[in-house]
Amino acid sequence: MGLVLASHLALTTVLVERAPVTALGVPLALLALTTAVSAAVPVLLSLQQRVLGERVTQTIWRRLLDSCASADLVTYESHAFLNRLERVRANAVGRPPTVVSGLLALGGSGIGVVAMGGALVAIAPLMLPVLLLGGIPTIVVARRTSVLEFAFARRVTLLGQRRGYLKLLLSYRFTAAELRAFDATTELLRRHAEDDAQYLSLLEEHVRKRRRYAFAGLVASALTLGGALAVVVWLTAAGRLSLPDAGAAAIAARILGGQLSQVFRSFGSLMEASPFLLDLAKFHEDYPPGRSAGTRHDLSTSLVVEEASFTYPGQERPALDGVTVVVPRGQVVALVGENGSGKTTLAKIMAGLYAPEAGRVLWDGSELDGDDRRASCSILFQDFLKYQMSVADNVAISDTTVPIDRGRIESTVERVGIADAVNRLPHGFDTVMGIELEEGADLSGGQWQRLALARALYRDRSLVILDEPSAALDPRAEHELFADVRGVLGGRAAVLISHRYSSVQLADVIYVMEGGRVVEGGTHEELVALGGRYAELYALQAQAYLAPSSSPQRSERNA
Ligand SMILES: Nc1ncnc2c1ncn2[C@@H]1O[C@H](COP(=O)(O)OP(=O)(O)OP(=O)(O)O)[C@@H](O)[C@H]1O
Repeated sequence: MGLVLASHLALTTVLVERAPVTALGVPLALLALTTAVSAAVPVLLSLQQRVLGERVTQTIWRRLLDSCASADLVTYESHAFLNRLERVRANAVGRPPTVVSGLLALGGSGIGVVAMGGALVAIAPLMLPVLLLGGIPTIVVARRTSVLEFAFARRVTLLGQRRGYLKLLLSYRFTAAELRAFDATTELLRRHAEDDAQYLSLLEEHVRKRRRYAFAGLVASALTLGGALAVVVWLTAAGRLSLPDAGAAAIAARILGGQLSQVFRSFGSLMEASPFLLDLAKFHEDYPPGRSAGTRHDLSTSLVVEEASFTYPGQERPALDGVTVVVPRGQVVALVGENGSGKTTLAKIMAGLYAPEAGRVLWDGSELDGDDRRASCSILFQDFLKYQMSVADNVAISDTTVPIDRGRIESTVERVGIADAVNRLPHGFDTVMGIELEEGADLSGGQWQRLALARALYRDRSLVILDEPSAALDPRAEHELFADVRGVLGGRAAVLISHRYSSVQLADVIYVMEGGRVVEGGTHEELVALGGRYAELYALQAQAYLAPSSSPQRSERNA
């Protein structure tokens, strides 16, 4: 507004009052001041916008991660959820900062429009409705574009997921060895390039459609500005507008046109973001943040899984089908069976990570919900995590409900037999594992597994589930672990999943699983005497150790 009034004043001074050039001092100073202010405001706004955008991004991510952390494990087994999560992560998370900048721009241009509109109304009121009408096509275009954008995002979600996965495979430290050993990088790079090309072609098609809409919007804006200027010319020619008024009106129309199109563009970007924001809101609604920590219970008599069945989302065959097992207090119960027979699934049900679709899980005779079972158990996973944190944190992360107990961390690490290896590390228990986050160190596969065992034991619960705890251990380490497994367990009940029958035989009870069912149960001696599945698998493994030279392959090779 200041710019227009200053221009008007300058033109009136020179053209109407015919004043000397020196009289232009005040209008020119006013002009310079208003130009400087109008140039400075966007710069300051955009700087402020960065901080505000970061705040909004952080809040959105915090909420999203909160929702993710609160989702059940079984939710993570569903493709539909992972697809939605990817769409939200790839699109919606970036939108709120855009909305903030859109709102700021809308606010700034809105104020400008009101001020400039006021000036224009004072000079040539007819031009205002012409300029406002010109915004309608921009809004229509924005509405269409928002639908188009959302459809595009849906279409490329899966492709985005695959591209992300390939990027991770090709750039992750833990994939580097195998990919190089198999020279698989060439093939993966080819697949990545293929996906990139497909994405690019979809993007080009999408952009072509958007370009058509954008062009229509631009033509509408240009016509509007042209119309407004025509009004100025017409009013001037008809003598209803003086020359200074016409000059100021032309400047006002030009600036107002720009500001109006900024208002409509901001409005359009808000409209474009709206389906993504609704998608994000729906995601939070379906997966609300905040999970119950559950109440910890000690095991006084037994954990009983009774007739439990479970099918993974999207699968037809049940992974568990009417399974019943009993884990008495303080005892070691082993689960054996061929690959895919359902051992890990059963362990996850016991630990409260999955809920059985049929059957019950009884803790000391009462049904405990998943949250409480989770709070009451500890577990060592077959595919345990290697945290890029200090050794001490790698152990203590399993029980964050109590203050970190350095003495207990050290004694647990000692109990699983890797205290010497840890003490040899550059900073002992404070050495950071991994080299990505800082110049840390690393452990061997077996040492990592024992550290993960220490983590499971540090979480001091009366039931611990050990899924393949010795798969990576050397024979001596495995022997030491199982020779004193009850000492290591310190009186806890344990569910031991293992394919090593030599280790399993010390269990108080052994359950044999097959195709999601328990087919045999008893002590080692009872099961061997039964002469069933266990006896067969045990004999197969024992035979391989006791009489290697009699194995058919060896005999053939020796022949
Ligand atoms: N996340 C999953 N989604 C779909 N199916 C799964 C999933 N995890 C396991 N399964 C299926 O459930 C069945 C039981 O798997 P589970 O991991 O419990 O077997 P397991 O006895 O522990 O096998 P292993 O000895 O190889 O560790 C298998 O048929 C497997 O294909």
